[in-house]
Amino acid sequence: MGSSGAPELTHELSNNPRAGGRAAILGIGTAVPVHVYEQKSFPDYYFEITNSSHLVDLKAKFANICKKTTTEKRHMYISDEWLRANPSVTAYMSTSLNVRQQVAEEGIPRLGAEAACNAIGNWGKPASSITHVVFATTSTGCLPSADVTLIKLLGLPLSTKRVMLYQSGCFGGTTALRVAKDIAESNRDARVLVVTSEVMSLIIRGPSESHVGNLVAQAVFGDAAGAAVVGCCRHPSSTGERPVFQLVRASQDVIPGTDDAVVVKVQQEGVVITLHRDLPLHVSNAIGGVVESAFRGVGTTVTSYDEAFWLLHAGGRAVVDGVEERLGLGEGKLAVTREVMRQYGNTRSTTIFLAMEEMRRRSEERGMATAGEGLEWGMLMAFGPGLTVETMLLRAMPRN
Ligand SMILES: CC(=O)CC(=O)SCCNC(=O)CCNC(=O)[C@H](O)C(C)(C)COP(=O)(O)OP(=O)(O)OC[C@H]1O[C@@H](n2cnc3c(N)ncnc32)[C@H](O)[C@@H]1OP(=O)(O)O
Repeated sequence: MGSSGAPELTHELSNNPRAGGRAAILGIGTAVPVHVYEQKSFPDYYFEITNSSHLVDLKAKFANICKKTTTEKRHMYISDEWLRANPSVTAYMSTSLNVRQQVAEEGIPRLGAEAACNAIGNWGKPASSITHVVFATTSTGCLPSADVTLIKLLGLPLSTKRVMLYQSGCFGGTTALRVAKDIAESNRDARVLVVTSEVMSLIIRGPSESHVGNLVAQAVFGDAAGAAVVGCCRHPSSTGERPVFQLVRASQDVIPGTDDAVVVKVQQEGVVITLHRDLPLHVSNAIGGVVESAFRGVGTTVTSYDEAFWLLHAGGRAVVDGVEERLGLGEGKLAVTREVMRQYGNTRSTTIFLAMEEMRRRSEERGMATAGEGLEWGMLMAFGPGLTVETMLLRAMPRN
């Protein structure tokens, strides 16, 4: 109490704590596990390891699906040795949640921490300046949560404020960026570490002739972690930070009538995924309206979608083809997404970080004016169960 008897105002009450300005990505990092599975030889490997080589027609179908993905390799946290040691995992349906969960529990924070270190290194400031963590994964749901393990691995203070997004879906990376934007724009000097991390151990399983939707999942998903440091940076020259992409506007929509397009069930047999044949069609039918409203009323200079850069979730080749066609995008506008799909497959919530990093790398290599292929405005988009479409309108900052 002050001498007048009135309560003294704390710093937080007496000053507007709002950060002012717009949140931006100040550093990006990714990490992939060491085990690499070549897509070309994966059908032989997968049918052998699952004791299913006698299912000749199904194997041929799987080989065709693998080829059509356009993916060349996928990284996985799980090794050949582990798969061979755990037949309950390589069966189509066998009680195996515990053994799968053990790997996820260890792997998710560890891979996430590697990506986080890379993002912090790229940001160029000490880890101790991180004030908040937002962690998304589609791969597990254990407690104490993966973000607690992550802050310990990174040596961050135990008072770091955390948000954990479990089973967040393939759009979880975009959700995490949206949450980070809101935190950064509401808290002066906040520096928010966003992390996504995905590990296949919960979803890999043998083939079944009656469940081709599972077979598609076995052909597309891979593991990787992504991270970004987000903060409002009104005077970058004084802090020495380099904003890459401003996070201008976020949106999230559910496409009506698409509940069964991606179905994910946590069962004693692990996480069972069913992808519906019509998923790419649902996304492409909805995408025009979503993108139009995401650009509307912001005052961008974009008069044609080819004047923007595009960072699309690498969900599957047919999804990317459908979006490209419906939006009438010119050749090469989704080249970065296609490259991510080629090199890593669908790494769920992480694909957008791999895409942002790849686009920044290419833009730098080519001496372009911004990390967005030299352009100012761009659209980050991810999809997932719901079907949910989440977007983030980006403004690429000039490189100096
Ligand atoms: C919403 C999100 O995007 C969120 C996510 O990340 S979840 C994952 C999203 N990704 C997907 O669902 C994959 C999308 N699909 C694709 O990219 C492509 O369909 C694919 C690469 C899998 C196959 O390519 P394609 O050009 O469709 O090949 P195509 O020769 O027509 O089909 C191969 C076979 O697979 C079958 N098939 C393809 N997708 C199927 C599915 N989801 N369920 C059952 N069967 C399927 C086809 O019917 C076809 O069967 P036949 O051999 O008996 O004719």
